Amino acid sequence: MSDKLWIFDTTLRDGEQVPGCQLNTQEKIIVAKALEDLGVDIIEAGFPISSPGDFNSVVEISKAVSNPIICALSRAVEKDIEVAAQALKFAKKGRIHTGIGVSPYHIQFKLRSTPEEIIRRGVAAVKFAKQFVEDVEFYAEDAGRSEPDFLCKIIEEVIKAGATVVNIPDTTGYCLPEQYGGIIADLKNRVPNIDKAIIATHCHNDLGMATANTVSGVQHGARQVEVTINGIGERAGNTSMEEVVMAIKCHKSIPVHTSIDTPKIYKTSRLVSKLMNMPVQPNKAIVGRNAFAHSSGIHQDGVLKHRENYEIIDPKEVGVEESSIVLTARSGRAALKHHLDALGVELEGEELRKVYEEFLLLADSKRDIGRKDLLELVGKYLDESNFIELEKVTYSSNGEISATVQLKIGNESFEATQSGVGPVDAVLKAIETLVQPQVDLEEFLIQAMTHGSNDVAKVHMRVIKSDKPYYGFASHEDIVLASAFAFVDALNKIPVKEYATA
Ligand SMILES: CC(=O)SCCNC(=O)CCNC(=O)[C@H](O)C(C)(C)COP(=O)(O)OP(=O)(O)OC[C@H]1O[C@@H](n2cnc3c(N)ncnc32)[C@H](O)[C@@H]1OP(=O)(O)O
Ligand SMILES: CC(C)C(=O)C(=O)O
Ligand SMILES: [Mg+2]
Repeated sequence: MSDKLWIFDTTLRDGEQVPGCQLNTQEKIIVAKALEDLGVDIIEAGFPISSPGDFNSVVEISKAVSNPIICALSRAVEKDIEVAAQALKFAKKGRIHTGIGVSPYHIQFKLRSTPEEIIRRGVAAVKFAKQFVEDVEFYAEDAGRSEPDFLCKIIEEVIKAGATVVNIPDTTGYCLPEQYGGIIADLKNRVPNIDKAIIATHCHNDLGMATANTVSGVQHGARQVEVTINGIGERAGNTSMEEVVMAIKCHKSIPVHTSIDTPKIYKTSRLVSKLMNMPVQPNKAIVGRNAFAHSSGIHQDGVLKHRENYEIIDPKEVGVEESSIVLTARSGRAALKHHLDALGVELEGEELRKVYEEFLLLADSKRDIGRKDLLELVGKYLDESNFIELEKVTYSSNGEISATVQLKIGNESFEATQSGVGPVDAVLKAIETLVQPQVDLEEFLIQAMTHGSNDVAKVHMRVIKSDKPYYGFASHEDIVLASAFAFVDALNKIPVKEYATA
C-alpha cells in the first residue's frame, strides 16, 4: 500500500496574492466548490486578519464546503490567530496555519530578531493556536535558505508544542531539487519527534524548479504538498497542482497516491484561469492549449500510429477530450490524410501526393491550415463523392410546422415528412429519418452575407458520427434550404458504409 499524499490547495490564498487575481467571496466559493469536487484534501481559504473581505470569504467557504479541511493563514501573532479561529468557526474541519521566517535574511532583516526569539515566538504561536483547534500547521518561512541546525531545532520545538503539520517553504524559489529533497531528508533523519507531524512542501517557481522540488520533497518523505491550480502565485508562482499530481500518477516508483479526480483537472484549470483573469500559457504542462497538440509531421505520424509514441499521458486522464493534430508546413502526409479522412475524403497514392504538394505551398504561406483551407484544397474530391442528393424540400408553417424532403440516396429516391419547432428543425428531422447515420448535430451556425432582407444565408454545421466530426457548408437565399444543403453536405462526408437507409 502506498502512502496518502495530502493535497493542500492554496489557490485562494497564495495564488490570490497575484496582482489582478483577487476574487470576491462569491467567486471564491465557486473555486472552493470546484476544488472540493476535484478531491482536494485541504483548502487554504485566506488570511483572515488581512481584510474584512478575506475574513468573510473564509467564513463563507467554511459554510459552503464540507469535505476538505479549511485552513486559515496567520502570522505568529496572537491577534492574527484569534481572527483566523473566528473565521473558521463554521468549518467542519478547521486548521490554523501559523508560522514565522527562519532564514538568516528573515530573522535579521525582516523580523529584526534573533534565532532564540524566533523559536520562542513560533512555539508560542502554535500553543496559542492549539487553544482554538486541534489541527495546527506551522510554516518555517524561507526554510529553503535557512541554517540546517536551526531549522531542525525550531521544527522539533513546534512539534513538541503541538504542530500536526510542519511546512517547509522554499519561499523564494531558491533551491535545487536535490537540495530541497536534502532538507526534507535531514528533518526526517535528525528531528527526533518528526514522525508526530506530517511534513509539507511549499515551493515557489522563481527558478522554474517548483514542481521538481516538490516531487523531490515527496521522494524524501514529505506527505503533504502545497500547490495552486495552474501554478499561479506571487512572482513566478507556486507549485502547480496538476503537474505534481500527474508526475506522481505517471511515476509509480514514488510510493504515494492522491485523491485527486484527475479527469476534472482541465475544467478546474479553465475555471480558475477565467475567474482570476489569468491566461494559461499555451505550453504549460498538463493544462496548456498545446499540451496535447502535435504539429510536426514525424510526431503526428507517430501519434497516429500509436498515441504513446509521443504522449506520456492520455489526455482523457486530465479531462482533455483528445489530442490534436495541427496542420502546419511541418506536417507530413499522415497528418494530412488524418484530416482528410475526417472530412470524408479518402485519398491514397498519387492523389494524396498531389494534394499534399498543394497543401505545402499553402502551408508555407500560412501559419496553420484550417478546415476551410482543406475544403478548398480538396473541393473537387468532395463533389465527386456525393452519395446523397437533396432533390426536393417543401415546408409549411401554418399551424403545425412540418417539412417534406425527397432525397436520392445512391441511385434510389426516398421521401419523408416530419414536424418540428421551426421549419429548419422539421427539415433536418426529415433528412435524418431517411438517412439514419445517428449523428449528433454539435454546431450549427447561420450567417448573413450582406445583411439585407434579401440576403444569402451561409450555414456551417458540425455533426458527430462514431466520435468523429464531419462538417457541412451551404449558402442559399432561403435559410431552410441552406440548412438542408449544409446538413446533406456534412452527411456526404461520412463514409458511405456508415449509412442505413430507411
Ligand atoms: C510568504 C507569504 O506568502 S506570507 C503571506 C503574505 N500575504 C500577505 O501578506 C497578505 C496579507 N497581509 C496583510 O494583509 C498585512 O500585511 C497584515 C495585515 C498581515 C499586516 O499588516 P501591517 O500590520 O500593516 O504590517 P506590514 O504588512 O506593513 O508589515 C508586516 C509586519 O509583520 C511582521 N511579520 C511578517 N511575517 C511575520 C510572521 N510570520 N510572524 C510575525 N510577524 C511577522 C513583519 O516583520 C512586519 O512587522 P513590523 O511592522 O513590526 O516590522
Ligand atoms: C506563508 C507561507 C506558507 C508561504 O506562503 C511561503 O513561505 O511561501
Ligand atoms: Mg508561498
